[in-house]
Amino acid sequence: MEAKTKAPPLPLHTVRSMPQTTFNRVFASVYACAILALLYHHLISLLYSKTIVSFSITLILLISDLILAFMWINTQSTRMYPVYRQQFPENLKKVLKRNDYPGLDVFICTADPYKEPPISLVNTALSVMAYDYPVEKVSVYVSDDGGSALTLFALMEAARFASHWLPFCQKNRPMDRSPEAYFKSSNQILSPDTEKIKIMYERLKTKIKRVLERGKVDEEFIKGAQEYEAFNKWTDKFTRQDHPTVIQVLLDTNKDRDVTGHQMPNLIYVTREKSNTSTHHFKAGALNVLLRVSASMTNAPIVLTQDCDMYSNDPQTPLLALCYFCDPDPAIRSKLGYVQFPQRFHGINKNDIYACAYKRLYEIQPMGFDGLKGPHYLGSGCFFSRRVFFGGPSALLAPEIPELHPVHAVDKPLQSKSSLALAHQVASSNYENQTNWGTKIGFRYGSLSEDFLTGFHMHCEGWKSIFCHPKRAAFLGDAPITLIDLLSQQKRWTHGVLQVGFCKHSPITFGVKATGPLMALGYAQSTFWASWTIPITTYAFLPQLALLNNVYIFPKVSDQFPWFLLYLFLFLGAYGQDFLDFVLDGGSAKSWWNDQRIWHVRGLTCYLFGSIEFLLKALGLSSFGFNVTSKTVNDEVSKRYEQGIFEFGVHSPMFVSLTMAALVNLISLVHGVFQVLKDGNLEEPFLQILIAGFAVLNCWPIYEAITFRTDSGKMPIKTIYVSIFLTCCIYLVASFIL
Ligand SMILES: O=c1ccn([C@@H]2O[C@H](COP(=O)(O)OP(=O)(O)O[C@H]3O[C@H](CO)[C@@H](O)[C@H](O)[C@H]3O)[C@@H](O)[C@H]2O)c(=O)[nH]1
Ligand SMILES: [Mn+2]
Repeated sequence: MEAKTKAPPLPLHTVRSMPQTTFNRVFASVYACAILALLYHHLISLLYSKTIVSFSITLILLISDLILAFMWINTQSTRMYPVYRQQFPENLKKVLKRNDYPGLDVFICTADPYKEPPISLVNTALSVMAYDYPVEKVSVYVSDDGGSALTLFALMEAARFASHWLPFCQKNRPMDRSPEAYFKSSNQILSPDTEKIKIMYERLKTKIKRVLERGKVDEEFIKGAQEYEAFNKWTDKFTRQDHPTVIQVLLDTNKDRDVTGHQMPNLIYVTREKSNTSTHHFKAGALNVLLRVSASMTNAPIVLTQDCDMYSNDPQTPLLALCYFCDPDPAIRSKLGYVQFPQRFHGINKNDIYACAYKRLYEIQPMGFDGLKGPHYLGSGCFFSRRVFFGGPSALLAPEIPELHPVHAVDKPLQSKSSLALAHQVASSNYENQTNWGTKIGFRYGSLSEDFLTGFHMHCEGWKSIFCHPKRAAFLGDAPITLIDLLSQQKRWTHGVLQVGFCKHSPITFGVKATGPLMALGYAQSTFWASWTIPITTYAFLPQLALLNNVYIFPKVSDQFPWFLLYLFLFLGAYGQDFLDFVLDGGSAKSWWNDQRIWHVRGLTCYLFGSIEFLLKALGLSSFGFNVTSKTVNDEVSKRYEQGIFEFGVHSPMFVSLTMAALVNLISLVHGVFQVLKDGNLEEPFLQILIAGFAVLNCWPIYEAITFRTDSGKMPIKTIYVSIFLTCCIYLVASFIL
């Protein structure tokens, strides 16, 4: 009889390899052969091409397919070892007494009260303050890059409301600890208490809204001398780009009590000093200031970074992270840099028309990385060990002053004169001059995707990370609900990752040595995603323009039989596997269809324009900042979004390239079909007609937006005219050449 092996005592976590791993590996070998065959086919055609035109066409196809192959190889790296993890926080109490829980400093970033509604920041702050975690160990630091008194006001109100909200959560233990989510959910406990606190929350909302509408905090809203003093710092000279540091302790765990007399977590508002003469490094700069300010006040060993819209959806989340940070095995603990939770979003419409659930980026890819050195840092929902910001696991890089050292114990009260003085000193705009901050210490500078760059450097230094993907989303944030917001966000990302791809420490050079080839390729998949613009643009225009001129560029259905099948296999194989990844991660078939559509859209828009921005910046011709994604909603726009209607509405060069592709494909499809009906030859143009037909299906929302629609989200008339004009131009040029 087989001896039963005893389960190891009390696991805090387990890891399993994903069921599709073997299939992925076998399929990768088969697909690799198919790619080689295609490249061989292109080379042969290139050698035997008779005209300069056919030579050029084959060359363009070869380049496009080489890029697709390069990106395919990169993608495989995260398909070789995908893993799935589970945590058992209930076992935590066996290894850790409640008193020994490590301190937790939560960093929340906000940058503009008009693009990022303060009420959503308030909800994020309240939701983490109400974590199932010893309150006296939690400190919430809010960084306000907008330098706005309105944000401070909202947080002061939040602090007051927290004294009711925290005991309410303590008593009723709801899963939703963001009041907005709680009062929207169907799990509310019906009681006079709930009614009372709901009214309070509504009042808080109206107050914040009124102050926001007025654009300033009127005296009637200010309570007491202390608040008065705080708002007095907003003098006439105080502007967003030029102002002194303001640090305001709104709740102090050692002093403030909630309405039932219990302790509350610390809540601290920080707007760092800004001046027109120094650079601020956007979010990475803000986070580094928080790292230092928090070091001078609490210096907790665990740090959680949050975007202002990403509220906690599960009060147990920090315990899941502790399952790793408090692992009894020192070998695991000493190398663990961070535990990343996926970014997930609320309010996404039924079939996710803009694919802004980012399943691939935020779930599938990190699970693939997780079997290697761990997921990349996603910018929000990430628990760091503070130590990770100061050099590799075996080579501590001490900061310039001992108080910022990751294990320095703070022995002074939060609001002591010396703590506050130090906090102001380290938040000043020239503090980082001649220090390692941003280069070797803290969050790294030099990319608009600071998260990506920072995680990459940590992996290069030898740190590991963990992907924690519980069923119930740990955090929920806002996703863009208009196409232009989505594309602008991705344009910034494209620019940001290219900065990483082409710097001294690029994944494909430095990264291969530092992290090993598979990790490096995984990183390269993101850094070079802009290169997809070349094959996507090629396949969106070249076969179609050729078809319009009755030039056939792909193998015939019958006589070059295997080549035609090869094309079909390559197309269906890539698509099929992509579909499988998506559906296995819980996506529906319709959302997958939308996801592949948006991939094409990105190829024609933000990948292209993001690369152009990157080039302009690299050549010193222009500068680009961090354009914050709007999180406000307009009723009409959100209604259309709910109905699954695409939102164009504004003129943008990105919509021009998109409309041009839509027009060219439609015209060439009509022409191709007409031609087939006329002379019965379907064999030669078949693949080209198929591609155009596929594109037309994908472009359906664009045709609607340029023809039938009358609402304000339709394609602007200017965009349509410019696109028609440019389409005619490229048609004429193509006819002349072909
Ligand atoms: O100068 C700035 C600019 C932005 N932010 C904050 O950065 C966060 C992310 O900005 P958002 O406009 O929401 O960008 P997204 O593209 O949605 O953010 C994703 O991409 C960013 C990198 O481009 C990461 O920092 C984010 O964590 C990640 O969610 C927000 O909390 C902002 O308040 C700042 O603090 N200072
Ligand atoms: Mn965001």
